[in-house]
Amino acid sequence: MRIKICGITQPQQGKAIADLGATALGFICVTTSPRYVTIKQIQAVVEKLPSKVDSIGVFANTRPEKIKQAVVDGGLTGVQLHGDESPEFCQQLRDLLPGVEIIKALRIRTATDFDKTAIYNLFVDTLLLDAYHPQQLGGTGKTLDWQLLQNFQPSRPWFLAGGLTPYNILEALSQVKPTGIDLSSGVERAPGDKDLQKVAQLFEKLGNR
Ligand SMILES: O=C(O)c1ccccc1NCC(=O)[C@H](O)[C@H](O)COP(=O)(O)O
Repeated sequence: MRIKICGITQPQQGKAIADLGATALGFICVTTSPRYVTIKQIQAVVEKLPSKVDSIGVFANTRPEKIKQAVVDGGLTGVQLHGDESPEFCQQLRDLLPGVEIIKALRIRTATDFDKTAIYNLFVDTLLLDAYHPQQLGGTGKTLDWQLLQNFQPSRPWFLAGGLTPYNILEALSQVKPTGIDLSSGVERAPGDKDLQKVAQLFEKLGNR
């Protein structure tokens, strides 16, 4: 299973989290977020990582040229689109960034929001399902209704996100069968400051998954 820890800001924390077993790290490129990092900060983390660890830039309603610049200069392997990006925008980005993983995040409020996942299937590599919050785009600590996801089997690989912690992860995975999981505030001391003890606890709980 892929395990993505999002909202990394510090090189030592990024390296330690990769050493603990994360398969992907996420970098928030949304300026309004308390976890926002510059390209220079991303570079400083990425250069310490083993090449098998994916580096994902998280964007919201950002121009394609700006995303491309961050991918090239920051050494990113993937892009997570967390705003209102259309399927056509995802395709445009795919054409602009061949070989770069395109992840579309969908914030789920009601059962009908699942229909959107089918619309994006053809245009992205991976989906990410996150909780809806009226004021914040992500990193909210809010959980999804996992019961609604029990039979969710899209044709694309997908991450479960939203309010996951070392304490609820096994309960979530007993109900939902995602390809990967994504955690941020559930393994933090403060926004952007990861709690390595909580990250270690998460990997203990996950065992050999
Ligand atoms: O984390 C942020 O601050 C953020 C801001 C703007 C857009 C996206 C953001 N995070 C995206 C993520 O992938 C988070 O990991 C995801 O929302 C889960 O967060 P949490 O509920 O805190 O585990």
